[in-house]
Amino acid sequence: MCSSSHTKRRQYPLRRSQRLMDLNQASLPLGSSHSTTSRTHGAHSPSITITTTPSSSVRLSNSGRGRPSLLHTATSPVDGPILTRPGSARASPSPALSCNGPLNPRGHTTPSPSLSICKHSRPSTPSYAPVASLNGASANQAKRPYFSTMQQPEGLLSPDDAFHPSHAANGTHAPSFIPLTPAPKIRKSNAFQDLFVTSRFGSSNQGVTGAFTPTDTTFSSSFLASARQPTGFTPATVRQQSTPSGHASSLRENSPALFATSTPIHASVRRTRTRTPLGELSPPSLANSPTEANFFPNLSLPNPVQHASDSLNTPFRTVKPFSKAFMSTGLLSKANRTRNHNRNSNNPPSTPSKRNSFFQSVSLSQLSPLSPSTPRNHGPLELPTHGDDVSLLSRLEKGSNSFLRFRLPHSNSRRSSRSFLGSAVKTSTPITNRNNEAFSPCTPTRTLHPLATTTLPMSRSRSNSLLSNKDDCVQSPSTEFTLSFPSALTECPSSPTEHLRTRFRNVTLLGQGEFSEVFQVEHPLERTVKYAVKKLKVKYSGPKERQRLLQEVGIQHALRGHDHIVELIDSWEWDGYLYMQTELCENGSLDKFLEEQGHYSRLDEFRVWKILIELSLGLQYIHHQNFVHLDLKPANIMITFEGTLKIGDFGMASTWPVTNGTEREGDCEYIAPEVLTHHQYDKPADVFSLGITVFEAAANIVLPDNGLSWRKLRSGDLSDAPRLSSSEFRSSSSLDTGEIPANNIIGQGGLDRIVQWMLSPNPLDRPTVDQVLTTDEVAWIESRRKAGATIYEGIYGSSNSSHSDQMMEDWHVAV
Ligand SMILES: Nc1ncnc2c1ncn2[C@@H]1O[C@H](COP(=O)(O)OP(=O)(O)OP(=O)(O)O)[C@@H](O)[C@H]1O
Ligand SMILES: [Mg+2]
Repeated sequence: MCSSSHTKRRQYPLRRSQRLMDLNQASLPLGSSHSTTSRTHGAHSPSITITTTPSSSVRLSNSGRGRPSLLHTATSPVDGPILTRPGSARASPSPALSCNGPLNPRGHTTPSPSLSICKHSRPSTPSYAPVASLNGASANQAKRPYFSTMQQPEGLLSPDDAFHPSHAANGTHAPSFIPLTPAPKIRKSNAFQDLFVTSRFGSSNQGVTGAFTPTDTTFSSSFLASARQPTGFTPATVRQQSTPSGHASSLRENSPALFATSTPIHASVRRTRTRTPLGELSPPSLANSPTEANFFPNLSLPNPVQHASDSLNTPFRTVKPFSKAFMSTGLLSKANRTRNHNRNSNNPPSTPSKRNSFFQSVSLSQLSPLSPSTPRNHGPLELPTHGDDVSLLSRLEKGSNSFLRFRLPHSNSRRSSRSFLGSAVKTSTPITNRNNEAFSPCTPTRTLHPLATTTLPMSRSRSNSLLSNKDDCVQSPSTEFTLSFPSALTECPSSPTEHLRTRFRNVTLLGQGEFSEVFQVEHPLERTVKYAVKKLKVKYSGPKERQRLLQEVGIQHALRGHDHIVELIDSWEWDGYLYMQTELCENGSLDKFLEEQGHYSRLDEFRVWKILIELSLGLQYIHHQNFVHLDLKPANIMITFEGTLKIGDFGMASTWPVTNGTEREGDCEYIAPEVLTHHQYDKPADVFSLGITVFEAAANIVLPDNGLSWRKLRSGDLSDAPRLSSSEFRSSSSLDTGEIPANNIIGQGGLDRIVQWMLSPNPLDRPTVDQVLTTDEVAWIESRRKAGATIYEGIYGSSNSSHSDQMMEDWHVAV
């Protein structure tokens, strides 16, 4: 079953940028059936409750296979009203953002001018008219297709027209009714107790310190050179480019997945979601392969020139990064950060994103003081070769019950330009204890309690049987000496959480997903070093499930060492629970960031591009290492202290190509159509999920998880959403000189084009991640960025001028 990570049902578009209408109007008209479900979920569930009403053309039934089906009739769907969030801009603005410069001339955010783009709005949809009048542009103007070379289907189809069965017959871009067969999400846990498995990895990433500089970007010069290649966004070029060799060896057929339509939903109810299942539709019409004429049937990207006077819903007007501008990302001033002189402070990092209603402090106040002989976790670390990883994974997939043990990573050259906060890894000096004995730079779990002391020797011996050669084994005398552990750490745990407390200090709940709880923990000996530890909520059910969990561990291990992948540090089992220790991403997950930001205003386009780039880099690495993630979504993307994005949660990931019979199904909102229709688990599915993540971030809407709007998005019809690219700011002085930088791409519509490309219904038509990263727009953004994706750098980013560098230096001084 398609999963959803949110709690309550919502059907109609609630746009963050509109804030004048009562939220309750979401439930106002239109529906014949009424659905309100509630599911408490996650550590950050909001108090917002929304009642939604499906459109009358949709009815729910049960397919008899455990998943109700949604039968779409060919009758007209009715667009719901575009709703607003009551007073969110003024009632509860982000304190950081509110300090970040002037708002728009009205003193608060402006309804998105692009809202009027919804070309199919009916007269009965009351909210469109006033929005259109705000723009001063007629609906027809807004509907003008962006691609002049594209042959639009005769006239612009209304949602009703677009999904009328007659179009399937005549080959126009009509709906393909595709049966959505159930694909139950693999559950990760049940009761079972099995062997104790331990594995350790040295960390190569304990948090990055220091500001980004141009040389810090992960783009190599060769990349930038290649990025100069023509983008080719016209549909004709898209079609040439979009059958990449890197894609879809298993993609055999076009699955246009043309669905019906409704409208997206406001982000203010982002956390109020339900798991209402996807519907089962009529049989597909695979004859509807895209043609030049119907490739983007409902494309209505506006002419950027036409919108040049539109105002972006962002309060930012100046390029100089005020210190509080950085707080707008959820980051705290560096003045609040623990510094070297008080590294032994008990205070947790004062990152604002962690405090929430689920934040439970379980500080171990009874712990004895640290030993003065606390060994530093420094050591020479070695990354296994890719061959080793493949060997390891193949063993995992064969179902070996052997103990899992990885070699320790060594410092990665890609990270050499950065300094690391964590002292747990990455020096050339071997780790030693006070007797100068070397030991593994792993989490110090040795000699903790009777269970640990008996299992560790086993793990070593079994690791020899798992790994193919002697070099694969960790050469660690780690258990041959005794560390000075606080007395509390030697107690035998009685529960999974208690078990964590035997290994770490200050165990606090950080967040939770559907299957896991994630804790923030402190290194027992080095309190400023913090980690995240993910633990399954329940025990795994048996060897098969255990192997599946170990595959997640193995994949994340194989992907260590990349700037945009959450770094796995250690993993182990205890009493049937699997634990995964990763680097801590202090600013939480991207979904929370988008939610908080979205209540206030849309993200500026420059940051959206940075999000696209950083996630593409992470996904590129995943794909190049022959894996697919299959669950990309903002909740699985973490934000570091520096505002950089990292892809995490490889619970759905798989080796590539995915073997037959594999069942994976991520979140409904982000899932590619071919995953549901044809169980095609391939790289284009990740590209789709990435595209829709960027779409969500740029449009500032809550994605639908079902219904007409859901299907419309999967038919390549984004016309309900606002224009993604922002407008140019000719009057405001983002560079203090009032000039727009050369070759500016902001506001030019490139974001709309690339997202549209990534959301192509046919997976073969989507770009590879490599293609995304070699567009001119990406190269331009890369040349002007200096900070992580969530950090505001001005409308046009930072220039390469010394003036810009000076501003960054000023900021450092200021904080
Ligand atoms: N390394 C980390 N640093 C900070 N927060 C984290 C980290 N890992 C996870 N989290 C938090 O915990 C939440 C759940 O993590 P994760 O997605 O890995 O669990 P999950 O159970 O697999 O989720 P789901 O199944 O719903 O996708 C994240 O959304 C995030 O808020
Ligand atoms: Mg998750």
